[in-house]
Amino acid sequence: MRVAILGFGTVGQGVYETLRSHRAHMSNLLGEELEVVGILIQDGSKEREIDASTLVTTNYEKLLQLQVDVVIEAIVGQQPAYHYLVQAIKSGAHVVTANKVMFAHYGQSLLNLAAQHNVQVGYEATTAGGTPIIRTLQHLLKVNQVSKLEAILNGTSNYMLTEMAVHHLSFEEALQQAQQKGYAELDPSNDINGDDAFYKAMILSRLAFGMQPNWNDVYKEGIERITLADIQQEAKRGRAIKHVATIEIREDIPRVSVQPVFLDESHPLYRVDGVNNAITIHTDLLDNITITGPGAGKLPTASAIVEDLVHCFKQQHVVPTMV
Ligand SMILES: NC(=O)C1=CN([C@@H]2O[C@H](COP(=O)(O)OP(=O)(O)OC[C@H]3O[C@@H](n4cnc5c(N)ncnc54)[C@H](OP(=O)(O)O)[C@@H]3O)[C@@H](O)[C@H]2O)C=CC1
Ligand SMILES: N[C@@H](CC=O)C(=O)O
Repeated sequence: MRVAILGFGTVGQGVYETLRSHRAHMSNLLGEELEVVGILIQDGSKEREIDASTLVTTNYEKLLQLQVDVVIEAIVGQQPAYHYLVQAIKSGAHVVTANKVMFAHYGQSLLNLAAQHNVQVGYEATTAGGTPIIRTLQHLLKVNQVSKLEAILNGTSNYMLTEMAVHHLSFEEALQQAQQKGYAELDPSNDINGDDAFYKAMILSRLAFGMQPNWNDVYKEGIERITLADIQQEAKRGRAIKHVATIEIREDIPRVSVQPVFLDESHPLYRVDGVNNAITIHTDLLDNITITGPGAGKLPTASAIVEDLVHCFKQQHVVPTMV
């Protein structure tokens, strides 16, 4: 299998390292060697630890000429990411993306295009980092009726709120740590103003309910105005401040809000701390189920991407069996 990686930041490096450290296991799993044939970067002057046999380029056309089977996209923003993935799909490659901004805008059109070209789209890493929420929902939606999702979707915000509550860090100190650990984006505005969780909520809304709400109807607030004093005051009342996205369907329309809320200890999201994300899924048959795990970071995000990569391959090479 010939793989290209777009972006070599926190996520791209995590994927590259994982494919190397799991090389033997991956070839057993796939039944063939997996090779990272090319990596797309923006700044050609940076020093990078990449094997000499891999083409490192700023030229996407050159990358696609390498007869790539899977394109893994880990760059930032809507464009050129969407354009690159359209080209990849048209060339017959599967695509796997971590880019929630791009996927919230263009996910459905990529899925439609991929269906026309008989290739797969993996997007587990767009939402909740390494926590397998997309695959879990896809599984549950086969029979269950999902009525509501409540979710902590931004690892940076949750990490910061936890560090402020537990170690009494200031907002700025907590943000600096989240950046050093590779949780926050290079420009962390979307993490703290609620946009990042908003985009993830839009992806979940489309998956759970087949559509997104009108984006202007979504109430969105980040954690910028939360102070250490607010957190300490709520703790005295037995409550935690969490940044929560609520996505539910009412009168056939998805209703979404993304905002800091006060939770008491009876709530399933109360104890979700640090960089963890969590999603409580309310369904008709299950009542509710909560799935939690790392919501950001190099290896957890790489985990979601590499699992998607294997899934794409297996979907395409499934041999029908007679029963
Ligand atoms: N960090 C995390 O925990 C998670 C991040 N994500 C998403 O994954 C994506 C990557 O995130 P992350 O690795 O943290 O980001 P970084 O800022 O660490 O890295 C971004 C990489 O993309 C490259 N890049 C950016 N724009 C272009 C472009 N136009 N053409 C080619 N290369 C480009 C940069 O190149 P160069 O090195 O040359 O500057 C860099 O290597 C984002 O969409 C993010 O939202 C999703 C889940 C978790
Ligand atoms: N910056 C994001 C990274 C994962 O999507 C976050 O903190 O959740």
